[in-house]
Amino acid sequence: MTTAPAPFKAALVQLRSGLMPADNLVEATRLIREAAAQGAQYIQTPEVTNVMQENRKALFELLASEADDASLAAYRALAAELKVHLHIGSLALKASPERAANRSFLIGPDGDILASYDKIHMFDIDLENGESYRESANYQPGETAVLADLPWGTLGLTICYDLRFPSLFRALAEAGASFIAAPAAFTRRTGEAHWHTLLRARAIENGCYIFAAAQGGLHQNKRETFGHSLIVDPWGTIIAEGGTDLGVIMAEIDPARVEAVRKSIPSLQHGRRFSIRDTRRQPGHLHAVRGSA
Ligand SMILES: O=C(O)CNC(=O)[C@H](CS)NC(=O)CCC(=O)C(=O)O
Repeated sequence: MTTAPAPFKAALVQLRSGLMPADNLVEATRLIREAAAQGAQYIQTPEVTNVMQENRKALFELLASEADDASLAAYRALAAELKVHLHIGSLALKASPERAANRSFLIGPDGDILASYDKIHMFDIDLENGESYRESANYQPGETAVLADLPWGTLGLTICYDLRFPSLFRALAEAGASFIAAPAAFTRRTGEAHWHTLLRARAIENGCYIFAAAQGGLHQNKRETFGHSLIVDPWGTIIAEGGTDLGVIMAEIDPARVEAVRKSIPSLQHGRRFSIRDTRRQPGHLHAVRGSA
């Protein structure tokens, strides 16, 4: 029987990112300091902590590359000053003249970048109410899932729409993640319908903690996000939850809970036991997937 590391305090910072990176840095820094003052050792911010712009032109005019980004440099200095693990849920960065990256950073207590992750699944969707998003028009997707060491166990990295892809979370859990980060800027509509359920399901089916810092409220670019930053424990219980406003939520995280829940319900061990026998007359017929007209 292995002994799990000691418990630690995790905090999620809820934001409402505006048009200008300098303003967003001020707000996020204030709340990160507040979280550290309350004893948080791991602090996470939401997707696009640095900027939410109105259109592609405005966005690309102010994007910097990872090497030149003032927000990233400031967050590295802040992590070192506060001696915390600071996880910036993502920054929009220039990856090429034509493309941005939606990239998250785990920064260690000495200010080093311990891991970074480019969002894999692009939010290219059309809601039934007419809302439409084409993330891939501006961003280039990542192709690599990422795990990182925390002093308390392994953290898996995801971002926002990745939450809808259980196989990514499964792969991270199977590779050793005890905690999975899902910083987000969920839309208000999809958040109301799906956010809590998806996060709780990912925690339950993988027996892991989920940390999901959220954007919330009506942004300067007129987008409305759902808020409700959540920490879910490996049993699926919500142990901290934000509202719609900016703020900090915190919970004590016990790595021993991960072991205990996985021992009690070893579904991670019980998986991958089947092949598919396809008895349909026309195997793979598209109507089976799309529903017939
Ligand atoms: O583009 C920006 O400014 C910031 N990025 C986002 O807001 C991203 C891509 S548009 N949002 C999501 O992935 C929402 C997913 C979601 O809401 C769902 O899966 O239901």
